[in-house]
Amino acid sequence: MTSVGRPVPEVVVADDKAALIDAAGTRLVHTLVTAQRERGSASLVLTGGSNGVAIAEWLRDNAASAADDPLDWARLDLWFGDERFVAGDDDERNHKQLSDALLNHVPVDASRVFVMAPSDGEFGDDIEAAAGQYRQWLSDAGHGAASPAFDVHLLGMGGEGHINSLFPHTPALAERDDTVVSVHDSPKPPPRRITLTVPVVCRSREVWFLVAGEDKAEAAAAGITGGDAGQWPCAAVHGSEATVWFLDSAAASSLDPDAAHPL
Ligand SMILES: O=C1O[C@H](COP(=O)(O)O)[C@@H](O)[C@H](O)[C@H]1O
Repeated sequence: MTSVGRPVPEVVVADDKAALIDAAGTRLVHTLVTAQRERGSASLVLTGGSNGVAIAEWLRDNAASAADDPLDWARLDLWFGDERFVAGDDDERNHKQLSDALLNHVPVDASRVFVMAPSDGEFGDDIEAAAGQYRQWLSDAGHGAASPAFDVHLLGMGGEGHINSLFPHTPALAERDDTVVSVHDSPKPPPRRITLTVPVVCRSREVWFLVAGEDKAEAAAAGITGGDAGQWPCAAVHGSEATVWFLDSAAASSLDPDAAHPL
């Protein structure tokens, strides 16, 4: 732990993306099973993007055999780090992609899956009302705080360092009071999104980055070494107990070799 309460990041380097997902998936099941044993239930924030979908598929295929105790899907709260504000059946929806990859295949308790409303949902095209519902759910689950202390918050990352829908030099990234905000002009399409904010991510016990590819190496190095948080959103967040970077060797290529622990 550093002097400002930010854990020193743990860096795990795998040969390739498949090994990265296997390492993160195995550890994720152990972490969630341990949380269920110690606290009765577990909470996980899912992420979209290539690696978010890949680990969801891994959980679908391997969660039953990855730990001595099975993961109890019915005692798992599932949240989303961000969502694209488009129609519910749009392929761009993180919820649709993660349902296809995981949620439609395992016995989750639907009342414990917290989905950000789509643009044709109960609030129609009112993105602020959709964000407001999520803000309320986070508060309800926060036991007096504005949001829960998630057991694990998964994060994918863009090549410019964005996480969730928090992009460099944007008001959403700078937000420190609100828990959920709408984004109207995302640099990466689609433009309208809903996202958890930095303080919510940082209340998580553990924050895990899943990053593959050489195009993300510079951002990964900036995040791990504490780069400017306005320019590199990944550098703005950490867990309260642990921050873990799962990288493939290409994404680790800009790191000092001493900072990385090969699998
Ligand atoms: O737009 C988004 O991108 C990030 C990273 O996606 P990737 O495809 O480059 O891995 C993702 O984590 C986020 O949820 C998503 O909305």
